[in-house]
Amino acid sequence: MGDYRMTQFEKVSQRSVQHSKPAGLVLQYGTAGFRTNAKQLDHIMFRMGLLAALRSKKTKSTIGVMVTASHNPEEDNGVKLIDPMGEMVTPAWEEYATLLANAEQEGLLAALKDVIETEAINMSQDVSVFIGKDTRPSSEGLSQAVLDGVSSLGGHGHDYGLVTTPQLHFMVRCQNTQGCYGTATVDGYYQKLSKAYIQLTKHAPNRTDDQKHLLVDGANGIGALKLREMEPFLQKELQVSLFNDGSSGKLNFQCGADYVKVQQRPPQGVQMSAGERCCSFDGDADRIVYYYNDSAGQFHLLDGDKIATLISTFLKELLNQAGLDLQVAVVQTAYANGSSTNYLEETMKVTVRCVKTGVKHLHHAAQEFDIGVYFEANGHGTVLFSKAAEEAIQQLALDPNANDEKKSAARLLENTVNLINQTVGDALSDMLLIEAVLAIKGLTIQQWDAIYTDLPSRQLKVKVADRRVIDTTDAERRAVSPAGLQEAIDALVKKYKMSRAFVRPSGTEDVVRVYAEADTQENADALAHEVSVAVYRIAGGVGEEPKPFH
Ligand SMILES: CC(=O)N[C@H]1[C@@H](OP(=O)(O)O)O[C@H](CO)[C@@H](O)[C@@H]1O
Ligand SMILES: [Mg+2]
Repeated sequence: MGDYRMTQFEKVSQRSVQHSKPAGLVLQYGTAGFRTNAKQLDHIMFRMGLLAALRSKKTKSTIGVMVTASHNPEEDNGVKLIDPMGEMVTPAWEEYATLLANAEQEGLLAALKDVIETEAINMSQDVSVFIGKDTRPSSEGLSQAVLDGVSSLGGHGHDYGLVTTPQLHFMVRCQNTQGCYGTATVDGYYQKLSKAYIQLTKHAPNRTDDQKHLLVDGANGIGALKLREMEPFLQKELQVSLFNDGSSGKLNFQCGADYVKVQQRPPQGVQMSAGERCCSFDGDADRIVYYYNDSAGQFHLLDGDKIATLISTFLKELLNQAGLDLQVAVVQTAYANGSSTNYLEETMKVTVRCVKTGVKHLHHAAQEFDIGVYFEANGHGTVLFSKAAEEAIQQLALDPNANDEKKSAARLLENTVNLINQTVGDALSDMLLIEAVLAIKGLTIQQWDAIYTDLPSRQLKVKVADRRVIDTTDAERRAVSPAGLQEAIDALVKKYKMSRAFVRPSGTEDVVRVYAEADTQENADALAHEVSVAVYRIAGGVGEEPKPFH
């Protein structure tokens, strides 16, 4: 039978053989999609191509598929699915993703038909899928497998090639909103963001070249390539020295936002002088952290919490000036530094919400407010404006009766909205926003850092036989199983001042994460270590018992 006459299912059957699943391999759609060693992922990619095609038929919209393992090592890879408005795929479909991924070869068609039936999908509906990939060597072949999956269901896949994760999210939203959000191209993205950035920096006309200068660690990944591409659009309003641009170093190796945040030290390969403003992206450029060394050589990290504080303060001030009565809230996770929560609630009088780890939870909670600022401590975050908030801002900017101060504040807010990628956390967009805010407020990185002082903290990992034995509640701040673990943590926390600790199974790695805060770094380190030992003993640790942290 000629290829053109084959039914969709026959095609799937035939092509799936070329992307066969190793028998017995089981993977979960985790905190941010599937993620593991790239060698195990070909069948997953093909099947996610199939699922994206079904999601596109179901929603009658363009769906995105991003091939990346973000901050994980170069040998790993992964896949993230993007829904029509550019946000992460809805939880019900994460379950379908896990079902399809784990169906043995002979059960794949049945699993596919199950989804089609449950969701009552019209199979004659057209399919449009946008595909992007990061710079990992394995991403090329894996994105071809996604395209194969899409086309087996008669779909059209548009391959954007090398893009950052947030660029793909942005383009999916542009496509599904008929251009209202911007043009669905990488150039359209640069144009929209750079225009807003340049408008905003006009409010800081006396900035010196020194103040416009920023050191950027590109994690040897896609963010470095895309920053280079974007630079000409910024018309020297930002002057970047780019390090770890991928020309020689290895992706995420001793560099990048995750390394800097978890190790609490500067990346390798960046030449920082005292006081210079620096930032790091992660491997797919959806996270950013800032930092500097002071004149005594001491390292200072400005993480997602400091970023959320800077941005929410800026927005509140503008809303005040504009006389707009819109509620600003900040959404955090249990990893947020206790000082940040305290400062936001007590000093800033901002509503703070704590949710489970994973951007989808933060995004969802942020949608409940007029303006929802959400950031994970690791630097993944953005700001969401409700439709009503955007309209109120636009109306005021155009109002002939509004006074100059109000109008000017409304225009600043308008450009801020345009600079922000509301689909997902975005290192490039966040960087430009932070640079603009610092410029407008005339703040140095030291002054920004001094807004509040972080409590010393430590994050550790513990290997256990089965991390699913740990169940948590209260936005992951308390463990309900295994028995005795929470009591042990409570007793350890009591030994220290200003202390807090919690444990949770990671959704992206086969480990249990331990987090502790206390009055001094030594105490935070000691508490984190003692909690790690409790996890090891009570939750079935494997290998050697954790050693004290140095
Ligand atoms: C403590 C921490 O940073 N956890 C990260 C990490 O999730 P885990 O479930 O902790 O492995 O990766 C997620 C995806 O990038 C990110 O959303 C999350 O914040
Ligand atoms: Mg990432």
